[in-house]
Amino acid sequence: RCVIQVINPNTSQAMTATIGAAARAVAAADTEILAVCPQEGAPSIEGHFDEAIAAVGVLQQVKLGREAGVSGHIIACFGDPGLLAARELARAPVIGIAEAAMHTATLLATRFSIVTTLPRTLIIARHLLHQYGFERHCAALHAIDLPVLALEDGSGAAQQKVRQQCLQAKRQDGSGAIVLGCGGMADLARELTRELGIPVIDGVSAAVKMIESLHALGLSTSKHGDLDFPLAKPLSGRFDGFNS
Ligand SMILES: NC(=O)NC1=NC(=O)NC1=O
Repeated sequence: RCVIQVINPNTSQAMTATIGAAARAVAAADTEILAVCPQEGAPSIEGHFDEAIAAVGVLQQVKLGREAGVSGHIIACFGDPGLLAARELARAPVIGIAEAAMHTATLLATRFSIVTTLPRTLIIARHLLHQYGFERHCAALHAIDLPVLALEDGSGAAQQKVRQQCLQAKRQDGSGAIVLGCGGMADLARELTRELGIPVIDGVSAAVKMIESLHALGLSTSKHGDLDFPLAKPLSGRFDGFNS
């Protein structure tokens, strides 16, 4: 039995529902999806400051998931906030949706484009391309220039801009695949893949299948070396006991 904790690092219930539905749409019959978000933090994550706040909430949820004995954790924000810290805290695998989508794209095309939300978050995607070693594989990055929560306003305007940006990327970038750069876009990938005739990849669903694979292979986060559990030390205030 595989139980996957899918963490929306922002506190938007609507986006948590979108993300949970996208995960459940691809989960295997004996996989249970637990879609969660932090009790406190940022309603959307749109820059380095928001990511720093969100990382604490991600770690709180990872700790709860570990105590519940989940099979894996997914960080469902395109900045993969707190990823390595979460791997120190976790026993089970931890996968961010940006790394899941990027890895998947490299299996399907020699070059991929990224379509994300605000221009100021493009640098975060660039940092991840460098960190994961995919800079050479990414032909271009685009932003729809709408805030993250525009994807949950019910108007469909953000979804239409994502579609237009993907069409333009397919025509202009010379990419064979497109990575959707926001957890809130998770429900768009299948329809866009069909309409554009190229792989349009959502990191939430990609990460679900990766966690299932690692679970089936009996593999989990290495605790040998720099992803071992955090060093034991007394933490003060709200962080008392947080590292154990
Ligand atoms: N690039 C992004 O849109 N990052 C994100 N901010 C959120 O709140 N969720 C995301 O996926």
